[in-house]
Formats: sequence, C-alpha cells, structure tokens
Amino acid sequence: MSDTLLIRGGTVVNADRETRADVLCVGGQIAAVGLDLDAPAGATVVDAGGQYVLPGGIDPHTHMQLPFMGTVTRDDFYSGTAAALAGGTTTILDFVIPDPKQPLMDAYRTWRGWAEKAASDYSFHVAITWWDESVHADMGTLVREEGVNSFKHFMAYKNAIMCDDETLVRSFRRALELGAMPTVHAENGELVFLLQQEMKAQGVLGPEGHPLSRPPAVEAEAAQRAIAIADVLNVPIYVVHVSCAESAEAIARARARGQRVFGEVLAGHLVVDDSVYRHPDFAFAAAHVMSPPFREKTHQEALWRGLQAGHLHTTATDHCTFCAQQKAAGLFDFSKIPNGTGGVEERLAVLWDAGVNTGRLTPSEFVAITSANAAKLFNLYPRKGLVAPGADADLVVWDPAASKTLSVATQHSLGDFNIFEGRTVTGAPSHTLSQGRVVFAQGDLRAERGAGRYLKRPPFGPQFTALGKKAALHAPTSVLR
Ligand SMILES: NC(=O)NCCC(=O)O
Ligand SMILES: [Zn+2]
Repeated sequence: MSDTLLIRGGTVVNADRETRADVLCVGGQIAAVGLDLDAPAGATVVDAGGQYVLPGGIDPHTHMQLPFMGTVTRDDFYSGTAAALAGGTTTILDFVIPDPKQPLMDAYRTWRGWAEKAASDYSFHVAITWWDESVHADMGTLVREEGVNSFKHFMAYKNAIMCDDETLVRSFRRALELGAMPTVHAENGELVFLLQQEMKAQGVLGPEGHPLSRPPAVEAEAAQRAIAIADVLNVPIYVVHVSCAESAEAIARARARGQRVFGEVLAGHLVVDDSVYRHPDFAFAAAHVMSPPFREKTHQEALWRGLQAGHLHTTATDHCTFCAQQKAAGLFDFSKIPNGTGGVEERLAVLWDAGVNTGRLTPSEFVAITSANAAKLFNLYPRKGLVAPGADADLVVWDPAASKTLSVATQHSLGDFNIFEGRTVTGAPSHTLSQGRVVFAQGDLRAERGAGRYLKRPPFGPQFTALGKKAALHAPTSVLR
C-alpha cells in the first residue's frame, strides 16, 4: 500500500490562520501544504471539499487502564485511543500514577507496557505521590532518559495519592531544575475528607453528597496555594481541569501579575451542570461522579470566558471510564463511587458545537485549545498541533455540516455511559489520519492495535527560557532561590 496521501480541496486551519490548501502526506509526515498539489502516482486521495483540515486533537488528560479506588477503568489503551481516533483526537497524554512508596521507574515501566497496545500516539505525565531521594533521582531519569517533561500532583485523595505541601515544594523545585512542567489537580484533600465525613454524619449518603463535599472554594484554595508555591519558586505551573469561576479567576490574577500559570478545562465542565447529581436514579447520578464535580451552570460561562481571554489554554476530558457495576461500590456511600467519566471521543465535537457554532470560538481558536496549545506547553510542537511540512500527518478532515447525536449506543469507548447523551452536535470528523494513515473514514473506524508510538517530550520548553532570564534578573530578592 502506498504511504502517500493527498487531502484535496479543504481549508487548512492552524492556530494562527485559515487558508485554502491541499495537504500531501508522505511516510507519515506532512510533505507539502499548498494550492492545487498534484497527487503522486498511487496516492490515496481524500476529498475535503467544503471541509476543514485540522491538526489531530491532543487530549492532555486521560486515564486509560487506570487502577483507581479499588478497580480498573473500562477503557484500556487500545479501546480508549481507538475511541479517541473516532472523534478526531490523535494524541493522548495519560498519567503514570505510582502507589505511594512505589518506585517511580517501576510504575513508569508498568504503564509503558500497558500502553503498547495504543492505537494512537501517546505520552505520559508522571504523578508524584510521595517523596524521598529515590523520587528525586527518578524524576531526573524520567526527564533525561525517558522524555517525560511534566509531573502531576494530586492535592486531593487523602490517604491515597494526595501530595502534602512538603512534597509539592520539593517536587516543584526539582521540576524547575529539570525543565519539566509541574501540574496540579487542585482540590484541598483535607477539606474534602472533612466535608465527606460531615455529609455522611448528616445522613447524606447518595451521589448528591459528592459535589457538596467538593465545593468551588475547596478547589480555589488548592489552586491558589499551588500557584503561590509556584510563584515563590519561580516555576511555571499548569492547573488541570479548572472547573469553577474562582479557580479561573485565581489563574487570571496570577497571569496579570506576570506569573506563568496555565489552565486546562474539561469538555464536560463546559456543558454539563451539577443537577445530574440530584437525579433520582443512583446509576445516572453516580455515572457523573468525577472530581472536581460538575458545577452550577454559572461556572460554565466563566470557563468559556477564560478560554476566550487566553488565561485558560487547553481542553481535555480526564477520560476515566467506570461502568455501572463499578460505580455501585458507592451505592450506600458516595465517597466510595469510583471517580471518573468519559469523553475522549466527544471532546472535539462538543467544543466545535458549543464553541465555534455559537461564536464563542473561531476555528483557529478551536485548534489552539484542542491541540496547538497543549503541543506547545508540553513541548510536542511543531511535530504535533500544526498542519505544516515536517509535522506528523495526524490530521482531521472536519465536516462542519455533519450532524450527529452523541450516545452510549454509538460510542466506541467501552464505558457504559455517555455524559453527553442525547446532545445533537453539528460538526464532526469525516476522516481521521494518524501517522498519515486513514484510521477513521465516514464512520468506519480502522484503528490498529499497537500502531501508536510513545512520544518523548524534551524538557525546557520555551516558558523555562523566559523564567530563567527572569530569575537571573531578580535573584537577589528571594532567599529561597
Ligand atoms: N477526575 C476523576 O474523577 N478521576 C480520575 C482521577 C483524577 O484525575 O482525579
Ligand atoms: Zn485526571
């Protein structure tokens, strides 16, 4: 089979502009972008007339095959990445999450093994769940030898994977030294734990207790604390799944002061609200249990505004699927419901429909927040997140007129629920290309088990150069540097 493919007649959209152009792909990479390109002999031709050609989506926050809260997610690295490809996402950044006291390198090797079946390209953030000298050393090995350039810190999940402040400080400092981005799941785990006990003592045992034990102030406190620590240490910081106005404002304030803080928003938090937790059917309400929880509707507009204004940068899903039977572990105690929801397949369509079709986003802004910004922040750019010669031929031919109704009945994910159930969206991929190969065409998913590659991401992305200069200028003012 020829490794040459021409996408003809579309409008190429990058984060900076839209332009009418054909795209020639050879050997898994983009060879040319221009008007009226000739199709080489034997090339496959994809007709993109009336459609957009976008960089493949990058979901910077997924959990495939995650062992969590006593069970393991339904989607593994094959089914999860296949679902991603069906929705136009061609790269995922997943998480290695060591058990406390587990050597980082052990966990990393385990996750690398699990991910060998991935159908799309992938990379890993590594979570810092405990601290000693071996963690310090392994962070160095991961960055220098394994291409890991981001470390995750869970400020929630007390008595499990929660980081205390000492670990945050030590790990942020080490990340700075290594040129790696610290990221945080910002929820105050002590407060969550206390509020969970209080809810249960008051007899609130059902899923409605989940958002009550994790109010916006609990998220905002942690976001502000992490941002303040990062400021003192002069390290950039990326806040995952910003779900409420208070956290978005904390990021905006820090950015207005000149701090390099970056924020991620989940597709679910933009369109699903907290009324789901008050549904009388336990299975329905529990299927929405994820952290931070879905919020009152007013927060959604704050998140959209953050994306528009540029103080929130990426969109993700936190794809983490548990089925009804697994969720039933918390039938009599909401704090035992495994946290997680899906969405890797629906993210692009939901964002296009609720973002571009409503005028909240331009197509170029859509590209920025669905691929280009994540590629830049995690140092995959311009290999990913850009339609240009030399980039990987990970592309989506996006039909802005295609309409479909999102449903568990038609999804490719192995989860048994769809948080976007019944939502009719306009705008969907007609074709997805991964490494120059058509992996999804007009509803036909051709994902190949094991075809995905592990992506090494070099340290010292551009934000580190800027911070280095700033530190050199201001060094004497801080005793901590
Ligand atoms: N988000 C969630 O509810 N589950 C996955 C683990 C995490 O990211 O907190
Ligand atoms: Zn997560």
